[in-house]
Amino acid sequence: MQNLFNHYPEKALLVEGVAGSGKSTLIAEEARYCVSSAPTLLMTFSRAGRDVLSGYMQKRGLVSAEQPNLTISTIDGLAHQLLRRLGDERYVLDRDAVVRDLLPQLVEEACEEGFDWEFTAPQINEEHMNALMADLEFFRASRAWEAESAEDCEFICEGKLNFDYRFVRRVFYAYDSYRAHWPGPEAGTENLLLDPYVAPAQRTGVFGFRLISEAVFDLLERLESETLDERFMGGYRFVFIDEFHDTTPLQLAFLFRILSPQARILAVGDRMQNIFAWRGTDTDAVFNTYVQHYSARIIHSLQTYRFGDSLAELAGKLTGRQLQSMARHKTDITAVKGTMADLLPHIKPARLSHLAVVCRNGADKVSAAFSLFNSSDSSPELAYPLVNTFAASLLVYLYSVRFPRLAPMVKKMDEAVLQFLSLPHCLLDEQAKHEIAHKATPGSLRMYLDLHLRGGSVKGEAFSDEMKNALQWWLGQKDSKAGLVAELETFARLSGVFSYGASQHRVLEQTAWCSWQGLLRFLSARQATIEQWPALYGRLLASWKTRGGIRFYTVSEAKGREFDEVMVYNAGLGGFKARGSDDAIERNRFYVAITRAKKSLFLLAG
Ligand SMILES: Nc1ncnc2c1ncn2[C@@H]1O[C@H](COP(=O)(O)OP(=O)(O)OP(=O)(O)O)[C@@H](O)[C@H]1O
Repeated sequence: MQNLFNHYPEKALLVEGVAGSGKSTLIAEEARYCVSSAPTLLMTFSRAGRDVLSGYMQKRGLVSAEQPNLTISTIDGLAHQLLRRLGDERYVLDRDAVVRDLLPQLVEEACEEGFDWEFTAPQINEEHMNALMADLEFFRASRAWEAESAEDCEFICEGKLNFDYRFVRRVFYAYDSYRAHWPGPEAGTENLLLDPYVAPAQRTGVFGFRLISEAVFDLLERLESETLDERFMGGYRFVFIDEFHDTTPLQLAFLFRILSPQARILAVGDRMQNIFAWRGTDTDAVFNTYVQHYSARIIHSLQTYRFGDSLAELAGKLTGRQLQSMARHKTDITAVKGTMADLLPHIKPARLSHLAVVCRNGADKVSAAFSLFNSSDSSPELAYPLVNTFAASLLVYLYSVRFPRLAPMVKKMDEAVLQFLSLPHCLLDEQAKHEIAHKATPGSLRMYLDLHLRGGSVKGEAFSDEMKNALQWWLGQKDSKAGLVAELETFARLSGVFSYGASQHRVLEQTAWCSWQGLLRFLSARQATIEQWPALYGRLLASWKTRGGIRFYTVSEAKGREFDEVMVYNAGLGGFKARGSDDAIERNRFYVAITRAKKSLFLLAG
C-alpha cells in the first residue's frame, strides 16, 4: 500500500485498518515522498500520537524542525498555532488549574442566576468539578451547543454526561463568556495556571484564556466573521491524519474549514480503537461525514504485521473481524491468574528490560509498578518513579516533620510537600501552599506545622480538625522502633485521608490509594520501623531507572506504540478485570492494550 496518492485519483482517502496493519507506517512512507515536493502536514489527535509519528519520521531521517516542508502537530496544537498567527494572544491555561482554581467560583455564580422553572441546579461541590469539566468538553466536542432545539441537544448528550444537559449548557455559556473576559492571572500565580506544555505567549494588555483543547472551537468562532488567508494555513498540499477514529465532530469541522481545496488528504484509523467516546468522539459519524464531504475512497485492511496468528485470532474474536497475520514471527500468549510473582518466571530475565506494562488507567499503573517492585527482594528496575507517588511523598513529609534533624534532603522536596498539601484536608490557599513548599527543608516544614497546629496563622486554619488531630498524634510518637505500618494506618484512620476509599469515579484518589496500598505492602514485608525509612526511601529511589527500566503505560499512552514484550495488568483473556459501564469502550480499550505486543503477550489477572 504505497504511493496511494499516485495510485488513486480521489482527492481524499480513508484507510481503515486493524491494529498493526501499518497505518502509521503508511503515513510515514507516503509523507516521505510528499515532503520532497510540497508542504506536508501530519496530524494526530493526541500528544502521544504526535510523538509516535515524529518517531516514525525520524526513523526515515526526517525531523520536522529541520524540514521546512514538514509539520507534525496535534489538531488542537495546529488550531492554537493558527490563532497565534492571527494575532490571538489569549493565555493557555492548564486544565487541572482551571478545574481547581477557576471553575468552582464560576459554577457558584451560574447556579445563583437561577434556572428554568422546571429545572433546579444540582448541589455541586468542588469534588465534582472534574466531572463537570469532562461534561463541558463533551458538550463542546460533540457540537451539542449548536443543536437547534432542546430535544436535539438532549439527544446528543443522552447517556454521555455526568450532569443534566440543561445545567451543563448553562455552565458552558457562562464558562465561555468568562474565558473571553478573564483579566489574567494575579501576580505570582502565573506558573500555577499556565499550561506547562505550551510556551507562554508574549502578554501585554492581554486578557482571556483557553485550554489547548478549546483552540479549535475558538478558531472556528473567529472564522465565522473572518476569512482565513491561505498563507496562514501554510499552503499544505499533502495532509495526513493519524488516529482518525479519535477525531471529534468539532475537529472535523475545523479540518473542513481550514484545509486548502487543493490539498490531498489521507486519513487512517480503526473504529475499534476509539476509546474516547466519553470525550465527544463519534467515530462512525466522523468517518461517514468525511467520506461524504470529500467523496473519499475507503481502503480496508485486515492484515496485521505486528503480531502472529495467536494474537491475531484473539484480537479478531474480540472485535468480530477476521484478522490475518502477515508477521514472520509468532506471538506467545501467557495468561496467569495469581500474583506478579507467579507471572515473572514466565518472562526471560534478559527480556525484562524490554517489557512494557499496559494498564487500564493511572491507578492500575501505580499498582502494577508497586506490584513489580514488591515481587521479589531483588526487584527489577522500573522506568517509574515510585518515590514521587502520593504515598511516598506523604511519608517523606511525615518523616521530615517528626525528625527534622535526621531527615535526609529529598530530591524534589517541594513536589512531595505540595502533594501532601493538596489533600482536601489542607485548607490553605494555593499561594500559601507554594510558599511552604518553595525551598522547603525538614526544619522549615516543622516550623510551619508547629505554627499551624498552635491555632492557625493570620490566614486562618491550615488543616481540618481530623488532620490536626492526626498530625498531633503523629508528632507525639516517640518510639522509633515501633512498627511503621501500624503507625501509618493509625495516621490514615485519624486523618481520614482515604475516607473516600477507592471510589470508581475518582481516578486521582484511586491513584493515591493504590500507591498507599503498594507502599504499605513494601514496608510490611520488611517489618519496617520509622527509623528505617531513609534507607527504604533509598531503595525506592534506586529502583527508578528512566532508561532500560520496565516501562508502564495507560492504554491511552500506549496507543500507536508497539513493544516486543507486553504485560497487560489486571486482565484475563476476556478483558480488563475492572470495567466501566460502556461495553464497547471497554472492549476497545482491551483490544488496544493487547495489540501493542509483537512477540509475547502476558495477561495478569490478580
Ligand atoms: N508493509 C509492511 N510490511 C512489513 N511490515 C510492516 C508493513 N507495514 C508496517 N509494518 C510493520 O508493522 C508494525 C505495525 O505498523 P504500524 O505501527 O504502522 O501499524 P498501525 O496500523 O499504525 O498500528 P496501530 O493502529 O495498532 O497503532 C510496525 O512494526 C511496522 O514496521
